[in-house]
Amino acid sequence: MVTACTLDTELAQDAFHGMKGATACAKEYIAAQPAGVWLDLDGAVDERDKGTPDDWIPRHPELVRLTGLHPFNCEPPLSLCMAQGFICPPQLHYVRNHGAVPVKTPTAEARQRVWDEWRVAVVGLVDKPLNVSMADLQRLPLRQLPVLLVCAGNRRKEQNMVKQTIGFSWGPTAWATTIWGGCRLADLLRAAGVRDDPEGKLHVHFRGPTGELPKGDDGSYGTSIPLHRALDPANDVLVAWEQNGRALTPDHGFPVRLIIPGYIGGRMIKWLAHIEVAPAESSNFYHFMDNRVLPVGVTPESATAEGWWYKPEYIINELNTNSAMASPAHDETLRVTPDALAGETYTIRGYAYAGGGKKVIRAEISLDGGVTWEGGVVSHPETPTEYGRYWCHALWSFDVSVARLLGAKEVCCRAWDSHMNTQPNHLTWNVMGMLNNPIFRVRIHRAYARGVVSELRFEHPTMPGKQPGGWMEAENAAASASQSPLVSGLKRIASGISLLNINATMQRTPSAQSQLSTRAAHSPPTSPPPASMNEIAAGGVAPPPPAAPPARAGPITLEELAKHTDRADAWLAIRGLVYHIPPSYLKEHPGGADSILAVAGTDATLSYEEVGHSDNAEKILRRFKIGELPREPGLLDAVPVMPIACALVGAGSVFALRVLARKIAA
Ligand code: HEM
Repeated sequence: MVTACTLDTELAQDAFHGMKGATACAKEYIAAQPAGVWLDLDGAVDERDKGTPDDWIPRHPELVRLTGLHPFNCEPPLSLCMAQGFICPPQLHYVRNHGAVPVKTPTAEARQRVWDEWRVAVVGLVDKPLNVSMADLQRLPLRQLPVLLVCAGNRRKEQNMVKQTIGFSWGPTAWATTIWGGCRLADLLRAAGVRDDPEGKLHVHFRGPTGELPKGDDGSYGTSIPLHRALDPANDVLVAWEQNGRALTPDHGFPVRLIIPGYIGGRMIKWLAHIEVAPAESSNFYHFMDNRVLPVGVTPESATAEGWWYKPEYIINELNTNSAMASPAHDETLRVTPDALAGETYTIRGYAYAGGGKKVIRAEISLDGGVTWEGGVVSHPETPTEYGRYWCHALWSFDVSVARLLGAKEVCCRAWDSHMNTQPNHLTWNVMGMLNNPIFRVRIHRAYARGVVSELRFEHPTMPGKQPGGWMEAENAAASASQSPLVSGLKRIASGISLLNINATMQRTPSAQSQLSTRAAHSPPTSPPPASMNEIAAGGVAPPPPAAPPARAGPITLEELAKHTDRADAWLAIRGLVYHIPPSYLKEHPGGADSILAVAGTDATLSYEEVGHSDNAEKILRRFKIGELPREPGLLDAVPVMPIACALVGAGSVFALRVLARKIAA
């Protein structure tokens, strides 16, 4: 069974207050943990995971699933996450998996075997290459730290409401702070005799198991960071085997993973198998083709064709400053009584974070759409590290009189970090929908009784995944009819201004030359990417050459569709049309072959739409069309046309004969 999450907010807070140094805090917190809040690794498997490659992993039923049946990507509802207190139980921590969990440990024996046999290679520009066991790692000094992990796609659903990106719809809870324990990567590299890097040019590469994923040379998920970042003790880069004082769970990288505090989650390699010190940055497929913020106007096709993935300035590593509101929750209501006008207050609450160890120094509220702002109270349950770094999220609150809420259309929040970065008033769309951090706007609706306001209802911008609701969805519908100023404006910016348009406009204006220097920063590279990068590009987001399957004459029945479930002959139906997905594309599919095979032979409309596939996916799909499902019988089909026609003709004939007989008789 998955045990209930009973973490005590006060306990989480108390354990962190008045302690010296985050490591001491973490140890204290772990020691004070009540029993029974951990994921039971031998518990029941959720029905939704049955038949997928992950059907051995117990998962919390309340996690919101974002990518259909498989692979597993999820976040908890924001209110549930906040209710846990500062430290999240691992079973409610968001999960980002690109494929099946590659290290299968369905039983205690399997877990023990993997633990005993797991090795991490430490190779490359080191004097003593190592192949370390978990026991070897545990001989290095243990460091336990509370660290916030955030998926770079946090709040992406808002971007997808403006225009579908190539990413699925994260809501505002793709983050969690837990306590990670392991050794410093620097200690491990020193044990391997890492060479000096006086010019700061070396990199450390990391990857998980090979053959795990559909893309890239070896099917591994990998990345790299500069060596100096890894060696600086202030950065606290960890090789971690503990989360909240226990072994990692399968979804979070059992037996060992990388933790890079202050970075986006996508660089923190799970199921860590290989570390290599090298003269250049990683060429792993996922290092280049993921985790970028490309300029507005770059499409999935142009990103690959024009080499945008390889321009170093668009890589994302450190988190940007962000915040969102948890109270009022989406659809929360507030009864308005006469006391409201006599000074009743409501406490608005939320979270905020900044990247790279920076401190969140302000959280602000606006009741006039982001024109004027007022400061709230920020609390930091963590104490900074001995190097003054803040690795966790902050909590904030703001007491507002209900009377003021009565007069407002929306309430917005934003945070500031210690480098004076804050959040923009409006969203800027990017093709991967990453690092979305505009001010978080909650709309306020009024209900009236006898002509006066009786209730306020709060509406968040979006709900995660395919969950309906949120004012952006409503505005999105209105934007199609060009009635919504905000979303339709953002849509125009996201869709209308391509880089080509910008170039063309500039060439027509007198000041074009002076503006060209600005454009240069956004222009694609003039020389083609290096050969190895072209190879990466060949497996990229761009579709493979079309494999036109033979079209079928006549409708394809559900019975016939159900026969085609094999990898070699996988069919599925989406919105009434039937597609044959060739093995070559199954291999290429960014969500992995298993996600398609799990629904092969069925009407896969829901699974396909749940992921929120982009226009590019639609284009690829069209190439594979082989026919249609039988048309649902319509109204006309349901009416028995022939009998009615016969009856009408018959009745008409009888009437005509009677008229004729009457005429003859007269
Ligand atoms: C019906 C079941 C399907 C499921 C459950 C599914 C699942 C997924 C998932 C989870 C991703 C995100 C990968 C990641 O970022 O980790 C993805 C991306 C993608 N999928 Fe699928 N997929 C399905 C069918 C298809 C089909 C039939 C096609 C085209 C023939 C397709 C084309 C794509 C493309 C192009 C992407 C990249 C992102 C985008 O452009 O939308 N998928 N899919």
